[in-house]
Amino acid sequence: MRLAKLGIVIPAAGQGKRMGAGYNKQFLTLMGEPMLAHTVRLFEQSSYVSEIVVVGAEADVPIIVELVHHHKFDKVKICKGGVQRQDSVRAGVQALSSAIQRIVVHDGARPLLTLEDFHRFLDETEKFKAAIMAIPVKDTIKQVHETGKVIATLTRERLRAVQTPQIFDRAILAEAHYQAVSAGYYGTDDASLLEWMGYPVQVIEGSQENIKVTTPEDLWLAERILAMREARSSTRGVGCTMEYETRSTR
Ligand SMILES: Nc1ccn([C@@H]2O[C@H](COP(=O)(O)OP(=O)(O)OP(=O)(O)O)[C@@H](O)[C@H]2O)c(=O)n1
Ligand SMILES: C[C@](O)(CO)[C@H](O)COP(=O)(O)O
Repeated sequence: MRLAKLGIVIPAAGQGKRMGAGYNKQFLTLMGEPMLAHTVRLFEQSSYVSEIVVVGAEADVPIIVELVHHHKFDKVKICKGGVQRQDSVRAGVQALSSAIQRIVVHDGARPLLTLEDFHRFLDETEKFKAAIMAIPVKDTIKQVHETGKVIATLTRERLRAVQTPQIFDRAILAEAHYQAVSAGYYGTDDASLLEWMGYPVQVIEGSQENIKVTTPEDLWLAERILAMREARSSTRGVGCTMEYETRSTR
């Protein structure tokens, strides 16, 4: 039973430099719709979500207003982002109404999270003040010196590739952001700010399909995953087993 009002912060104020589209990758289309629309829709559909803040770059705000209007997303507020992802999330947290005491941060650039995985994440994180989705790494990971020489091979069993969603009690997340900005500390995700303050962060198993769309190959892969899901749902109940389903690992 989930009683806390849940607010979602979607940082979408990046520039998408590694995508090389020449504009914010959030507006690139997947199955005919902007990536950001896929991301927002998931949270609009969840009955556990009361409020969604989409954080956009100042120049993109009118496009986001139009997108929200077009899709009739009625839980969404829009706010202006900052230079780094962390600045954008901080602004998003401040924009949530004071009734929101539990916050999920999810990248606009992770449009493939499913409602099933999101709700499983909520179930599994209920008792934690801070928790993140992550997946085991599949490659051997080496730490490398700037000269290119290997320093060490890390113990793979203990390594995780971190995703969003990340969920926090509001007071802790707000405090971590406040302390970090005061100290000039920057991390690439929100959990790292809590780690920096010494708070425990719980890891919950994520999904291999919950990719972050960062470079052009990711866009191609995201499109394939969505097409496969569509095919899967249209053949459900017809007795058709897709090859991928039998090989899929979470
Ligand atoms: N100042 C920033 C930078 C990033 N983000 C958001 O944080 C998420 C993860 O960032 P990333 O994938 O790195 O996106 P970009 O910063 O847009 O990409 P790049 O680093 O290639 O420019 C994205 O949804 C992005 O829009 C943000 O809200 N504000
Ligand atoms: C938060 C994040 O999605 C975890 O993987 C990621 O760190 C943000 O992406 P960035 O490319 O480091 O900004």
